Amino acid sequence: MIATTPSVPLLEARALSFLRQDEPVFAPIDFQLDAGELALIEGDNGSGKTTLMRILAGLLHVGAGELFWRGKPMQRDDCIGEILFLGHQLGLKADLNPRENLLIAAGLNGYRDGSGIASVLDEIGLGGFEDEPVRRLSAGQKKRVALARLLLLPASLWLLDEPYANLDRIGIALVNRLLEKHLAAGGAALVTSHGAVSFHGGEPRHIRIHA
Ligand SMILES: Nc1ncnc2c1ncn2[C@@H]1O[C@H](COP(=O)(O)OP(=O)(O)OP(=O)(O)O)[C@@H](O)[C@H]1O
Repeated sequence: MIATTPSVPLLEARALSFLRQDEPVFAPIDFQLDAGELALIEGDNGSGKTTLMRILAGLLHVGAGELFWRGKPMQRDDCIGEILFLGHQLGLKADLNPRENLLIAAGLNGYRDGSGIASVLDEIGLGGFEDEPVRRLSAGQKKRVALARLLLLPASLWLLDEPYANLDRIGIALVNRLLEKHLAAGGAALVTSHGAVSFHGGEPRHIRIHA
């Protein structure tokens, strides 16, 4: 699915930091992430995990240090459609139903090979809720609509900020299954979680972040 030279990491950060009013939000960090790899971003409340995710998603500018994508200085244009960010804000239109929300996402990013909205909604456990406005769904159901993008869209790097929040046991197992499938297909993922990550797909890399 994803072509990358094994010796070149998919993503690399060197002395990466972010400044607010000239003050660093977190101490400079170095890490790399290879295709097929999961990394857990660990740090206390307010240490800057979400800030880091937002930098990697291109929503904040790099404050200091460098980022490399497939061995080259990271340019947003080189990774359009390659990076999928699922944050605390789910990015859903409340008055649209799950099908319509996914149609918009696929219109912007395209479809993962072989994926379709009906089958994705079924797989994510939302069969029967396709036509329900999102505002009428429960917190966990809304989260599932957002997670459905992971199955639908063709990104190689997933940035998952607290992906287990609001999910029941079945939902948590579902996230782990999606992650395992993604990594096995050569994708990569960066995950933050305050709960225990019950992922069984091999030992993840750990990235420690300090304010
Ligand atoms: N929009 C903003 N404007 C100013 N400061 C902000 C903004 N967003 C976050 N911060 C500050 O930046 C720091 C890092 O926040 P961030 O959300 O990245 O932490 P976090 O590690 O994800 O925290 P948590 O574990 O609580 O989710 C915090 O001190 C926070 O108050």
